[in-house]
Amino acid sequence: MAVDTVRQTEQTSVLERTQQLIKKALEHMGFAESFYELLKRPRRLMTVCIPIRMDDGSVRVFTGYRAQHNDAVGPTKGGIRFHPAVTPEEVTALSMGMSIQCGLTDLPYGGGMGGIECDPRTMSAAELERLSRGYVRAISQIVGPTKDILAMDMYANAQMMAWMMDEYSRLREFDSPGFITGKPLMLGGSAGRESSTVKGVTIVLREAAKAAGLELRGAKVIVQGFGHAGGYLAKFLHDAGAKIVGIADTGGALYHPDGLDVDYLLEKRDASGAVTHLFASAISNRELLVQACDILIPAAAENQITEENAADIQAKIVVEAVDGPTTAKATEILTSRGVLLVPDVLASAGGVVASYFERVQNNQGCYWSEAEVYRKLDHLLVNAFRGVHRIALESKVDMRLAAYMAGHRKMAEAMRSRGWV
Ligand SMILES: NC(=O)c1ccc[n+]([C@@H]2O[C@H](COP(=O)([O-])OP(=O)(O)OC[C@H]3O[C@@H](n4cnc5c(N)ncnc54)[C@H](O)[C@@H]3O)[C@@H](O)[C@H]2O)c1
Repeated sequence: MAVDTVRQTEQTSVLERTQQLIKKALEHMGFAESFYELLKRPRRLMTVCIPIRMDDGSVRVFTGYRAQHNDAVGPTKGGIRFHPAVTPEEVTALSMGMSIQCGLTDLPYGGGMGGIECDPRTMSAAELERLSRGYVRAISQIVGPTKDILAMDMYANAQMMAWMMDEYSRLREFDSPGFITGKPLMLGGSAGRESSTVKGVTIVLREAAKAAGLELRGAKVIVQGFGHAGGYLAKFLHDAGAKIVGIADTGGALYHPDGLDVDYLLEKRDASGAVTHLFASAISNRELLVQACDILIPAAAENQITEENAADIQAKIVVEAVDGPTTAKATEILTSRGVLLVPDVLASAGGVVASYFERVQNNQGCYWSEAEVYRKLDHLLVNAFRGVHRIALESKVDMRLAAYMAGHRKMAEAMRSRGWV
């Protein structure tokens, strides 16, 4: 099967899995089938053709998408990814994920997501600028600070956000920093944005430890993935007094029950987050996941905890710092064994919260310090964790389903109040 077809099939199944969970969450909360009919697809999905003059004088036509899942609570909000294999199914599933994150953190938004089929690594800065501006012109009728707020996502950067904001401001003939988030600081970006997602993981992890009655100081932790996210989390936990007993990268894994020297490993890792190849004692990733520990943090790849190894995981808490590391069946097995699973939608919600903060600051024209951003982030994520955990306990459901329930309750009630269903 061609790589693109495989990716398309994978994305379709992500979409189907998301839809199944939405259905289950709505049923648990007693909402009628009509709510699911409206929430199982985006309210709007736009496909656009963007003709761009390339540096060699030729014209290439790019395809872009924008999915707006649901705007009952407020404008939609979500990123734009620049990827050669982005599909309408992918942006649809991601827009639903954004709705859930906005819902469980109680933001006044619904979810949106966009994408442009392109490989930014093969394009010049001038071509990327023309493409970024062309995408904004193509979707300008359906987006805007009070309709659908764009943000940064995969392979996009702050410069692209700046070009897009500038293009929208030119079209509307007024300065519109609230059109997009992830901007450079001097154009209305927010302090603390870059670390907000991984900082958010540390906040929910801290709450999960409290809920499980586990002291972080002295806790044994395995982190799978030693790149930006995994490295940051290992360092944070190490500094908080935890013992990092295991780490992993694509080449293998290291484990020592007395703890690893995190600072040394961080110093030795290369730009891709690889370090285990330097050690003869390296074990496999598979072996690492089932070693003794209190906390396991998958921060590398999808489908790592499956039916095959879930029964052997020894951690009391699993925090999903990456999207989709645990299969549905494995979620069931872990939950039935009393493992506290912090699902990806909750663990990575810090990014959308910081994005919301950027827009609030743009609206106010008043900017917060990094400490202020983190204080507010802490507040919203602690509430989010506690809300999801309470639903899981009261409704006797796993934390993933509880997160979907928390993520949909307000949206479904807003749809009812508006008279849509
Ligand atoms: N960068 C962030 O702030 C951040 C925050 C939260 C979550 N995330 C998510 O975490 C994931 C990793 O992001 P990143 O920025 O750390 O990427 P990265 O490229 O910096 O690092 C990835 C790490 O995972 C390892 N890895 C990749 N596949 C692996 C596998 N199958 N088994 C074991 N190790 C493997 C790599 O060797 C590397 O150490 C992404 O899905 C991202 O969305 C990132």
